[in-house]
Parts: sequence; C-alpha cells; structure tokens
Amino acid sequence: MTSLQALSADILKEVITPRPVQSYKGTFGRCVLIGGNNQFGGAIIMATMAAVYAGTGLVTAATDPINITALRTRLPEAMVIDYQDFNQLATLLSSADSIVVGPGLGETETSLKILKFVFNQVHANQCLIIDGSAITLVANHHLTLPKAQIIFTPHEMEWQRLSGIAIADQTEVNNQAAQAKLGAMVMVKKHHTKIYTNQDVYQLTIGTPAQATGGMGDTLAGIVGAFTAQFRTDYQKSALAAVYAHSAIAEELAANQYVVLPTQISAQLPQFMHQISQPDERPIGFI
Ligand SMILES: NC(=O)C1=CN([C@@H]2O[C@H](COP(=O)(O)OP(=O)(O)OC[C@H]3O[C@@H](n4cnc5c(N)ncnc54)[C@H](O)[C@@H]3O)[C@@H](O)[C@H]2O)[C@@H](O)CC1
Ligand SMILES: Nc1ncnc2c1ncn2[C@@H]1O[C@H](COP(=O)(O)OP(=O)(O)O)[C@@H](O)[C@H]1O
Ligand SMILES: [Mg+2]
Repeated sequence: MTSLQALSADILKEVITPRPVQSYKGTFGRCVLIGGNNQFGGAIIMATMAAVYAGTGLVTAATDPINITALRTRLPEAMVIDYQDFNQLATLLSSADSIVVGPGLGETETSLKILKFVFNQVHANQCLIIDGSAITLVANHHLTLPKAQIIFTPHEMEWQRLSGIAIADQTEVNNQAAQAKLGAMVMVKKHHTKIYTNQDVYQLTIGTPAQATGGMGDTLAGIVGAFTAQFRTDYQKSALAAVYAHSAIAEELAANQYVVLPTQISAQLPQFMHQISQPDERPIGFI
C-alpha cells in the first residue's frame, strides 16, 4: 500500500518549462476534444477554451453541429468538426497527442456510438482523458478500455458509477483497489481532489468552494488535455501539474471573488504559465 503524497507547487516548475526558441505550433502538441451535444454546448466550449489557453499547439473540437458557430465565435483559434463525421474524426484522432472525450457528450445512442468510435481509433501512445458523460457511458455500458495512456476525471458521483463504490465508502483503500482494476490514472474530483495511479496516491491541498460551479471540471479536462499534449515527457506528471494549476489560479482569483468562473481560470492560464516558466518566480501571486 502506498502512502498519500501532498501535491505541491513544485510540480508546476517541473512540468511548465520555457518554450524552446526553435519551435512551431507542432512542437506543442495536438489535442482533440470530443463532446457537446445539443444540450451541453457550453461544456465543450469551456474544455476547448482551456486547451487553447493552456498552450496546446493545435486544438480541434468535435461536437454537435449546433455548437459549431458558437465555438468558432468564442474560439477562433480552435478548429471545429461535426462529431458524427467519422472520416474527419478518424484523420484527426490519428495525429492527436491527447484526446479529451466526454465534456457535455451526453448519454444517448449517438453519444455512445461516438465514444465507441473514439475507443476504436485511439493508439497506445496517445493520452486519452475520459471525462463527464464518457465516464457515465463507460460505467453504464461496461465498455472495454482501449490501450492508451488513460486518465479518468470523475467527480464523486461519476466515480460511484464507474467503480461501484458509494460516495460514503470512497476511502483511499477502496479507491486504490478500484483504480488497480481499471489500470488507469484516476482523479477523484472534490474539495481536495485525490489522484490515484498504479504507484501512488496524491492529494491536492489547495482549491476553494468558489470553484463549485458548472463547467469547472470541463475546464480541468481541457487543461489536462493541453498539458499532456504539450509536455510529453511524463503524462502523469503533466496531468498532476494541470490539476494543481487549475486550483492555484482559482484560489488566486477567489481572494477577491465569491465565485470563480471556469472561463476566468482559462483566461489566466497564459499569464500563470509564463510566471511559472520564469526562473525564481513564485508560483502564485500572478495577478
Ligand atoms: N454548460 C454546460 O454545457 C455544462 C455541461 N456539463 C456536462 O453535463 C454532463 C453531465 O454532468 P453533471 O456532472 O452535471 O451530471 P451528473 O449526473 O454526471 O452528476 C451530477 C449528480 O452527481 C451528484 N454529485 C454527488 N457528488 C458530486 C460531486 N462531488 N460533484 C458533482 N456532482 C456530484 C449531484 O448531486 C448530481 O445528482 C457532463 O457531460 C458535463 O460535462 C456540466 O459540466 C455543467 C455545465
Ligand atoms: N468545494 C470545492 N473545493 C474545491 N474544488 C472544488 C469544489 N467543488 C468543486 N470543485 C472542483 O471543481 C471541479 C468540478 O468538476 P465537475 O463536477 O466535473 O464539473 P463540471 O462537470 O460541471 O464541469 C473539480 O475540479 C472539483 O475538484
Ligand atoms: Mg464534469
């Protein structure tokens, strides 16, 4: 049994390093995000915004056509396709470094068909972030996981669905056993999120109830997608840095705000990452 390790700000500097001068957009990874049905367009917009603002070289959202104009308007930096255009989706997925599936995907037959297609296409060396509706679909339909670098990002109810462990029984020991069965990295999101890997358990010791608002997890999924696509040395460390950065920015904003909007966190990411990448800068106090 491994002991609990508190995540510290040190993870930020380990992962968020200065950009090499000899570089272009391809150097900083490709992230494809799949989600946003006709009810939850906001979720894919927020996840995609986070992926763009966290520095991914190339970002594409695959979504219900109803969201395409809104996405292009909010985020001209991102490319957008219809998530049921499987020819285009296959091409995109084949060159992705990270894939985020689930924010606002929904739980319909169409959602399931899309998720199964993604699972079929993914390669072993790609990072696959399974969030939101995709977690519920995996749980409800007992889907077999593809071979990939998989990260689940469930909140406690999604984790209950996936692991079968009732929220009240989600102890570290029980969660570790469920993680071992899945064989994937699992972030159980709550106040002081815990992250389970095959080797270790980490706990986030920062974060604020000002984060308890719709879209906060969609935004985290986008940051995880960006960091794993961009900082490719160790996908688990990159994911840990994403979790830390998300809440560090939220805490800073919450010093003067009752609630922190998910899109505000994304908007602060470029400035926050700049400060982290500078020598001898403090990790917070960036505003
Ligand atoms: N603007 C948008 O388009 C938004 C879309 N969203 C999407 O909506 C879909 C459904 O996700 P939801 O999470 O809303 O619904 P879920 O049905 O998956 O989970 C919500 C249920 O879980 C319970 N719960 C227990 N512990 C919880 C915890 N620690 N955190 C959160 N819920 C907890 C809640 O009381 C509620 O009954 C996802 O695909 C998600 O990405 C949400 O992110 C909200 C914003
Ligand atoms: N009280 C809280 N303290 C700290 N973090 C919180 C709190 N409530 C929610 N969060 C964070 O907000 C995010 C919520 O994720 P999720 O429930 O998936 O949101 P959504 O699906 O609406 O985007 C998680 O990262 C979680 O840790
Ligand atoms: Mg969520």
